[in-house]
Amino acid sequence: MTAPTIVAVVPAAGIGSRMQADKPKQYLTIGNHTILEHTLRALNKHPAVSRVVVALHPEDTYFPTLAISQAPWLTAVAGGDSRAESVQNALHTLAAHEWALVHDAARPCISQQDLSSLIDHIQQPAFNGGILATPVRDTMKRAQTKSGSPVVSHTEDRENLWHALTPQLFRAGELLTALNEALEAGANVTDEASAMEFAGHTVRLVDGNPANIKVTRPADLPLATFYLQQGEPQ
Ligand SMILES: Nc1ccn([C@@H]2O[C@H](COP(=O)(O)OP(=O)(O)OP(=O)(O)O)[C@@H](O)[C@H]2O)c(=O)n1
Ligand SMILES: C[C@](O)(CO)[C@H](O)COP(=O)(O)O
Repeated sequence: MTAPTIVAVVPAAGIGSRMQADKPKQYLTIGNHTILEHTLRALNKHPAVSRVVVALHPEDTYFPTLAISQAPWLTAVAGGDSRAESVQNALHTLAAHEWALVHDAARPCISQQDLSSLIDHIQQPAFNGGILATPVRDTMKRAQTKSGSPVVSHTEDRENLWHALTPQLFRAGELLTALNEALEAGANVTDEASAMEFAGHTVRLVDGNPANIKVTRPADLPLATFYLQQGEPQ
């Protein structure tokens, strides 16, 4: 049986507005590399990943200045107006049977261990796709606004409540169809699993390392720096 082809798809066309930085957050540096380079290097390092497709903002002037932009294993495509559209654009460069390993550019702390943990599920006959995720640890409050301030509406049941992380792993053809249909229907698609759920697919949750954070707000940068300094989880 031939080994499955796994293509990493990296949505990197965002502007990082919540980061409040002077450049898109994927181009902020940690150590000697940008966040995007950390992410691309980690994905390419894994032996099961055959190549990487990165979706860039059409007006991105940073990427061509990086040496990694010339990597033979890396293809750049134009991103879209949303994360989902960026992923759609990248998926058009994959064959339908190939597995799409979709991972946020803004998650540079992904470990080889976690990549293997998700990818190894492909060997399971019943596996049709899944995501790295981590169970919530805190009491979860639903908010409402009162007199202009957020107050607690009620406490959510946190039993079986997980944070969805990335990578999210699905067959490229099924994922593209699901994204097309979900977006056409006006569904709220904030991750690939949302579209697959909308299409009725079963999405496996694979327990991932909570250190695989998405750099979103300023406080996340020193935390990601710390996690990257720790290296692979022991
Ligand atoms: N049109 C978009 C929007 C986002 N992304 C990517 O999707 C990932 C997760 O999105 P998010 O963390 O929201 O990044 P931004 O959209 O850049 O952040 P913000 O919402 O704060 O502007 C990021 O790697 C981002 O570059 C993308 O490829 N195309
Ligand atoms: C895909 C994701 O990282 C899973 O948690 C998340 O949905 C991305 O959300 P964002 O608002 O586009 O950062």
